[in-house]
Amino acid sequence: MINKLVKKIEENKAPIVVGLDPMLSYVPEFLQKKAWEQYGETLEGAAEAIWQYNKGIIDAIYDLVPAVKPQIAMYEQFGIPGLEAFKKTVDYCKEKDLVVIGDVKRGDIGSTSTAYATAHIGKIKIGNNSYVPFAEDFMTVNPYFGIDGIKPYLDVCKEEKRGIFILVKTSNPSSGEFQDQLVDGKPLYELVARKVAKWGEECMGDSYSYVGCVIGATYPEMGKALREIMPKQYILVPGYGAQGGKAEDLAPYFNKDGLGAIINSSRGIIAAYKKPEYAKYGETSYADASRQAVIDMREDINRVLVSH
Ligand SMILES: O=C(O)c1cc(=O)[nH]c(=O)n1[C@@H]1O[C@H](COP(=O)(O)O)[C@@H](O)[C@H]1O
Repeated sequence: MINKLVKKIEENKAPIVVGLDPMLSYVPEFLQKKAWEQYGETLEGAAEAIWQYNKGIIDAIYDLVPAVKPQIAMYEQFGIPGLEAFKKTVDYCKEKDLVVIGDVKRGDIGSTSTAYATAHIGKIKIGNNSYVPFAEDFMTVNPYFGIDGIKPYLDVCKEEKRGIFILVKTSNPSSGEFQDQLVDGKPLYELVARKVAKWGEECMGDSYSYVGCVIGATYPEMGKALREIMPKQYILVPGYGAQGGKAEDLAPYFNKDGLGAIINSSRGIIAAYKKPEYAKYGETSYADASRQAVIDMREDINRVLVSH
């Protein structure tokens, strides 16, 4: 799957992933109204509203970007109907040939991690039948449990030719509280990065490992140092746009081949119609605003890549 991701990034000239993080407050009134008419103001109604909202955005952007990243928490908040909307979103994106990164941030003891890996990137056997439960192409993983918590994901990745992105340095303001602590004189995130590079060695695609990492756009100095420690890792970079990350800071996340990083924007794309610069589209053309926001983001990122 890492080979497909790299190929699609090259074809689209867009190292961009659109984060599908739907909040009810982003869903235009006309879609909410339709959903309430059908299901009432219920969890089912909310799930229908976010699904229809996602569908509009996916239809508008699927030909421009290689990948999407649905964040499962945004769906879970609507209970079982929300999870159904998550699954519908994953399936629809795959129909559109998008690479799907399930942002599920799992991590636990080995046996439990095996179940998480099975759920999101693996298969489950039930009697003589085999099922692919959520069927994402990649999932995000928390490394806090160490290798016995990570190994189940590596095993499933190898078997299914799927991938993971392991948290190394997150984008949030307090990420340093633990991640920057010095261990034998080195920050903890660096220690994790060296492990990720090692774990990734046995999981190589053609040019990149299918064990990637997450480094926030909000810590560019660290991004630069970590790039050198993990040359074969694809870096998933959240924090561009809504969290303040700027294109100018992102060049060091890429390798000299112009590859090796994929920049995420969620609110900046899916709720673009609420921003003054895209207000002319209005609520009913919210998906066109998202399309234009992707085009603008692509230009913004490619501008710094050319000068890299
Ligand atoms: O793993 C992630 O994707 C992630 C890691 C991180 O360090 N920071 C971070 O913001 N994210 C996710 O990236 C998305 C960022 O959303 P926006 O700030 O709206 O672009 C959310 O889905 C977050 O859960």
